[in-house]
Amino acid sequence: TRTSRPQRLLQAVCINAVRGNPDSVIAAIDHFCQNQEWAMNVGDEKGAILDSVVMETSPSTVLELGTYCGYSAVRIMRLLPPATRFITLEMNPDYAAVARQVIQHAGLQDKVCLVEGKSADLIPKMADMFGIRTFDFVFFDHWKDCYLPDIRLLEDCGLLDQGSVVLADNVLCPGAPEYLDYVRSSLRFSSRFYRSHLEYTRVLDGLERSEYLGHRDAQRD
Ligand SMILES: Nc1ncnc2c1ncn2CCOCCNC(=O)c1cc(-c2ccc(F)cc2)cc(O)c1O
Ligand SMILES: [Mg+2]
Repeated sequence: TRTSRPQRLLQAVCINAVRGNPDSVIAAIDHFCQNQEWAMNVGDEKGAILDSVVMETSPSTVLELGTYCGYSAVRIMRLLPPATRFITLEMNPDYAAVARQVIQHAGLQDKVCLVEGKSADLIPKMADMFGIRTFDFVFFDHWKDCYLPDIRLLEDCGLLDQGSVVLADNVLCPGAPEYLDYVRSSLRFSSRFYRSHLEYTRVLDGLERSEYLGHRDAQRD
């Protein structure tokens, strides 16, 4: 087929969403995925949980790993004030190109910093590249076997502070078992699971919310 699925998703946004209206962009993508073609956006059911965790955290610095078509970037940024720093990493240039246009259609291009590259390469450069000390909120939605190495990398780079929240998508489907074991057994995180379903399906999935408790020793002091 001539066009890719992300390009067909973007076309649906351009046709059905009102420029400058983030909620209409979200609705257009959900409609496309429910009625035309499934795509791996966090979706409306898990998206509502994402919204609630973002609002209760009210972060001033946000990092997203795995932009895809920009759906969760639009969901997150529509809830936050313009001064919020939002950085999203996408390693697939075709996804990134579509995401930029989806974010622009929502009118959020001035609030989002989309960086192309691999999380493992970019996380250590965050402080220098963006002058960001720590992230208040991190959304994991990239390769599921990168979740564990990347949360360790965030800790090691000192990018998490006491109270920082890491929300991970797909912890049941496709699944991130080693990640779940780590955050649920670590004394440095307080974790809870939000039961939901894989986007646009009845398949069981969910989000894991892990709050960083600070740079404490592994043993309980
Ligand atoms: N900066 C970075 N560094 C490293 N890697 C990076 C990166 N940026 C992107 N990538 C590459 C990974 O990008 C996409 C990751 N997302 C998924 O794979 C995903 C898959 C499903 C799914 C698929 C099929 C089923 F049958 C059932 C479920 C559902 C979801 O909700 C998903 O999120
Ligand atoms: Mg996902």
